[in-house]
Formats: sequence, structure tokens, C-alpha cells
Amino acid sequence: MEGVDHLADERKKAEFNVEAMKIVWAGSQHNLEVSNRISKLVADDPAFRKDDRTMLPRKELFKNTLRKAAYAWKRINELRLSEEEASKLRFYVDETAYTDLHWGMFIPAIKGQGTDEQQRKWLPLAYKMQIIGCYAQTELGHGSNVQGLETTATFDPHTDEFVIHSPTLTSSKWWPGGLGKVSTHAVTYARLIIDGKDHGVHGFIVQLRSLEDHRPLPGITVGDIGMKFGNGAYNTMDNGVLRFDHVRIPRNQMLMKVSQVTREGKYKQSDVPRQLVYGTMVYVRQRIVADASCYLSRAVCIATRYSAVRRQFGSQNGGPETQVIDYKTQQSRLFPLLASAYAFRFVGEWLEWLYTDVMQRLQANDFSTLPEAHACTAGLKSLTTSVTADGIEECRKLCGGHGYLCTSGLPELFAVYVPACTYEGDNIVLLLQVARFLMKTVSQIGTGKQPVGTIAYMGRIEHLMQCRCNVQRGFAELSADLVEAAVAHCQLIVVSKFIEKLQQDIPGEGVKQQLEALCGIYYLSLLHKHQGDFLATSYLTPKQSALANDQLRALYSKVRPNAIALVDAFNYSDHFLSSILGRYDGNVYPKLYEAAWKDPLNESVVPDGYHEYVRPLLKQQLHTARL
Ligand SMILES: CCCCCCCC/C=C\CCCC(=O)SCCNC(=O)CCNC(=O)[C@H](O)C(C)(C)COP(=O)(O)OP(=O)(O)OC[C@H]1O[C@@H](n2cnc3c(N)ncnc32)[C@H](O)[C@@H]1OP(=O)(O)O
Ligand SMILES: Cc1cc2nc3c(=O)[nH]c(=O)nc-3n(C[C@H](O)[C@H](O)[C@H](O)COP(=O)(O)OP(=O)(O)OC[C@H]3O[C@@H](n4cnc5c(N)ncnc54)[C@H](O)[C@@H]3O)c2cc1C
Repeated sequence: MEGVDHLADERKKAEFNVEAMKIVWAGSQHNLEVSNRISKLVADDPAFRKDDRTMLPRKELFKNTLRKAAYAWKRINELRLSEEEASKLRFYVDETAYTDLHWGMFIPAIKGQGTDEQQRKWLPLAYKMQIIGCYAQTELGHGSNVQGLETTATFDPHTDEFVIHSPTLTSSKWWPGGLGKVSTHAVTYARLIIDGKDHGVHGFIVQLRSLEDHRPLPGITVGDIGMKFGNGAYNTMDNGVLRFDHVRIPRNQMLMKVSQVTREGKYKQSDVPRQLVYGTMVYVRQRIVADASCYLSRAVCIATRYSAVRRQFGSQNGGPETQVIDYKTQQSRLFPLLASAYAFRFVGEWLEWLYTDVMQRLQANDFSTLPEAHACTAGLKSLTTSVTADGIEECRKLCGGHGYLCTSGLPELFAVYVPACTYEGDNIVLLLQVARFLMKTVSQIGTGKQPVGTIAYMGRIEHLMQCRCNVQRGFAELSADLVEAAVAHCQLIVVSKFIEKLQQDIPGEGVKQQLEALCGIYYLSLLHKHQGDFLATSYLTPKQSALANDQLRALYSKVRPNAIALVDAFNYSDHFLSSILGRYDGNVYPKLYEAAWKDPLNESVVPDGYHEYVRPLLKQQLHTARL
């Protein structure tokens, strides 16, 4: 029934102030106000419709994305939105587009690695979208191994230019988002060669397409790499292939904050670590952690609301059947994901703080926290994206058969999200970086150096103090175990940041209690999952392990009446969720029924192809039957 809130009874059960929880989730009253305003602006505008996305053929889908991106930009200018509001608008438009890379990587790369002069020249053009840029690092042959990139940038002292070249097929740039069909410029990573000497990988601003007719400039071959996983999803993005045939760019288009090439062809390194060339990746990994909570919470919101609507078995004396959310098995799969969404929100907030702190230190030439920032961004990116991708798929299963329909919103959410486990650093490769950092720390503890920050706890572990560890020896052989250690380290960060959040003043009736319950679910479910490790290492006795499990079940019961309100606190509009199963009003069945009839296959009663391919079969059966 239209207008009826089928989840009203569930909402009445809430034992906390949902509006106050919305503020906690948003980060502040101000953030909540901006989110409300901008999400409504997008939801109310039919130009941002997205319910047909999974049905559109690629070319139409892509053109539609271009239209939406242009329209979003028009609205941003008409309404004079601030940078914060504009980025919220792109978030609520909820369609992966070339603009993500322009704002998310091209501009940050110039800001982070360009000199003041370079920033003055390029940023105003980019901010006004008079040029559109992408981040062209990965090649056909190498993605993870950045030092293995093959594209060359050879300095020509006669003309004061770099010659950008793709010497092999495997050196073709491959994957950069926005490159395939739209970008006019790319921050391109290439090996710097001066006088035959290879100085390693550096960033260069290279124009790819004419600003007049959008054709590739001489020496440039560029296109899209083809369809990707799922319908709609990441296919709104033009991930591209790019080859250079001795393309010349002026010397001042090498990004020169970290190192410089002089007019005479001298290579000079600033007094900063060369790893700052990787700075854009650190920035984006930090953003990806913040995003993980958004994706996971969307899936959890859909699965929680639907689990309260869906009933199976358990009818007593002709009464209603049991809501599937009341099954302990459903709770034990769903509530740890609900808790994870909140946990990732808070660790994302903390990581943003850590990143800002590192940036401020770098300004003051203090590079001491860079390795920790690299380990935290790499490790948390890996942990949160893996859990989120698996969590979205679990939410699909929690919704039974209907979860498999595109109208549930879950298949597209999974398809668009799952590459986050690969892009911006393959998750295993990133965990190996964390493992390396941990092993280095162990070796330093042995020499008496006290670890600080997120590794301070290692200084309190007695047996680590006796360790004499060489990072290289045995590392490869033990890498699978070291990856597990890296995950455990990252989980510890997530748990400790959740606990630190609870130590803050959190206003709103019952809000803190709910967060305490969720925090308990987060760490107790981890403890339960890994109880074998805890028992094997005697960190827990079997009795303690059993008690922890009892406590976990008790927390599920505590959260159960609050579950719907806890997902309402994410404050997602029906437009943003784009899911019949996750509708705010829970009016699932009539809407599923209605939507089925809107499928293009149902436009005609007899399908195209019937007369060619089905009718002859039936005729043949009639003939056989007569025989
Ligand atoms: C609103 C904004 C939202 C933006 C969101 C946009 C989303 C758009 C969606 C998708 C975009 C996707 C874009 C991409 O995928 S871009 C390509 C990303 N590529 C990668 O991530 C490659 C992964 N590989 C690497 O990062 C590295 O090469 C490495 C694997 C980490 C290191 O390899 P290697 O062992 O060869 O190391 P090096 O010799 O290069 O360096 C050794 C020392 O440096 C330290 N290190 C490495 N990386 C960093 C870093 N980033 N920062 C600081 N320090 C770093 C490393 O630990 C070594 O240190 P040590 O002390 O041990 O010597
Ligand atoms: C949707 C999408 C968007 C992207 N956007 C961009 C972009 O805008 N710009 C850009 O430059 N790039 C982009 N990329 C590329 C992306 O960054 C790389 O694909 C990613 O860094 C992984 O590198 P790879 O493909 O070389 O994987 P590989 O390293 O080849 O990984 C293959 C397998 O090998 C394993 N492996 C690799 N090295 C090791 C090791 N040392 N030890 C153990 N196992 C190892 C990995 O775990 C994985 O299982 C994008 C990729 C995708 C999927």
C-alpha cells in the first residue's frame, strides 16, 4: 500500500535518538545539514535518474554519464556550490565518472607534486574544467610494481623538452579512468632518462587531446579498454589505453616538487623522501577507507530493512510468520556487518586526521610519520575494501533470491565496488607493505627503539623485545602468514579507534549505548572468527572463548530492536539507495511486482526471436507427437 510505513513498528522499537545518531554518522551537525540539502537536490531532479542504468547498452550508458556530469557541473555553478557541497553532489549523483579521477587524482597529483609555479599555471584551468585530467600510471605489463613501469621521458637538452615514449606493447598505459574517451591531459608516470641515465619513475603533465576538436595530438594513440564486470556499474567509466610515439613536452611539465631537472639537464633531488612521488596514492587510499563505510552501510541498510520485511516459517496458530531478522543465524551474519559499517566510519575519520597531520608535518620538513601513514593507509584500504566487497555479497545472500535482482540494488553495488580491492594497490600487495613495516619495527625494537603511534603496543609485547629480525630473510617464504599478521594489526587499529570514539562526549539519548553494543559486536565477532588463533597462542582459554561468544549473542539481542533505526541513521534517500528491498517504507512486494512489468522483455507478450527460434522447436515437437 502506497503511503503506509511497513517498518513503522520497527522504528517504534528504537531505544535511542535517531536524529542524534545521524549527526554522529555524518560527523557533525553541519555535515548532516549539507548532506540533507544536497541529497534532496539530487533526488528531486529527474536528470539524475539512475534506475535504468543496468539496462542501457554501453554507448548509451556512457553518453548518459557524460550528460549527467555536465549537468552536475552546470548546477554546481548555477547554485554557486562550495567545494564541499560540489563533492557531496557528485557523491549523491552516485555514478562513477571521469570527473572522479579529475577531482580525485589529477588535481591532487598536481597539488602534491607540482611546484608553486606549476600549481599556479595548471590548477585554475583544472578547477574550471577548462582542461580535464586523469592519472596515468598503470601499464599493460605493470601495475603493482611501479618501479617496473616502462614508459620513458627522455630529456632533450637541445630543445629543453622531454620526449615521452612507449617503447614496448607492455608499456602501453592501461586502466586509467577518464583516459579512454574524455581526458584532455594526463599526469603520466614515466622513467626519467637524462644522458642515458635512468632516474626512476616521475610524474609529467602531458596533453593528450586537442582542446579544439578533441582529437588525439600527434604521436598519441588513445582509446577505451572495453567492457568491465557487471551491468551499469563501472562501465560508466572510460578506463583507457594510451601509447606515446616520441611525444614532446616542455621541461617545465615534469612535476618538480620532489626532484627537478635543470635547463642544463642536471637532476636535483629536493630534501624530501622520493616516496612523496607516491603521495597521490596515499591521499586516495585514505579517501577509499572513508568511502568503504558508505558502500558497506548501503548494502547493510538494504539487507536490514528487507530482513525485517521478509517472513519465512514459524507461524503460530495462523499468525504471521517469523521476520527473518529474528533468526540468530541472520543476526550473526548481518549485525557484524552493521557494526563494521560504523567501525569503518570512525577509522575513516581518524585516518583523515592522520593524513592531515602528516601533510602538516611534511610542510615543516618533518618526514618521521610518513612510513606509518603509508602503512596505515595501505593496510586500512586493504582491510576495509576486502570486508566491504565480501560484505556486499553477504548482504545479497541475506536477501535470498530477491537480492539477485538488479532492482535490489545489490548486484550493481557489488560490481561497482569490487574493483576497489584491486585499484589503488592490490590488497595483498598493500598488506605486504604493512607486513614489511611491522617486521622493520620488530627489528628496531630489538635495538632498543621504542615504537610510537599505531605500533606502540608492539613495544609492550615481551617476546618481541628479544627478537632479532632481518626484514628480508624468510619474508617471501612466510609472506602468507605475514599478511595475516598485517590484517590483525589493521583490525587492532579499527578496534582501538572505535574505542577511542566511545571515549568522546557523544550526545543523544541512548546513542552511546548503541555504539558500545556495536563496538562489542565488532571485536567479539572477530574474536569468535579467529578463536582458533587465540586458543592456539593461549591468549584465550576455552572458557573465556565460550564466555565471549555468549556475550556476542547477548549483544545481538540488544541491537535487534534498534536495527532499523541504526540503518535509518545512515540517512540514505530512496533515490541514493536505489533498491526496492531497501525502501524506507518497506513496501517491497507491490514495488517488485510493478518493476518486473517495466522490464523491456515485457514490452511485448510474444518476445522477439520467438518466430525464428522457439516456434520451429514447438512445431517439431507437434510433428513428433503426432508420429
Ligand atoms: C574525493 C576524492 C576521492 C577520490 C577517489 C577516486 C577513486 C577513483 C577510483 C579508482 C582510482 C584508481 C586509481 C589507481 O588505481 S592509480 C594506480 C595505483 N597503483 C598502485 O597503487 C600501485 C601499487 N604499488 C605501489 O604503491 C608501490 O610501488 C609499492 C608496491 C607500495 C612499493 O613497491 P616497492 O617495494 O617496489 O617499493 P619502492 O622501491 O617503490 O619503495 C620502497 C620504500 O618506499 C615505501 N613506500 C612505498 N610506497 C609508499 C608510499 N605511498 N608512501 C610512502 N612510502 C612508500 C616502502 O614502504 C619502502 O620503504 P622502506 O622503508 O621499506 O624502504
Ligand atoms: C576499475 C579500475 C580502475 C583503475 N584506475 C586506474 C587509474 O585511474 N590509474 C591507474 O594508473 N591505474 C588504474 N588502475 C590500475 C590498478 O591500480 C592496478 O590494476 C592495481 O594497482 C593492481 O595492479 P596489477 O593490475 O598490476 O595487478 P598484479 O600485480 O598483476 O596482480 C595480480 C596478482 O598478483 C599478486 N601479486 C602481485 N605482486 C605480488 C607480490 N609482490 N607478492 C605477492 N603477490 C603479488 C596480486 O596479489 C594479484 O593476486 C585501475 C584498475 C581498475 C581495476
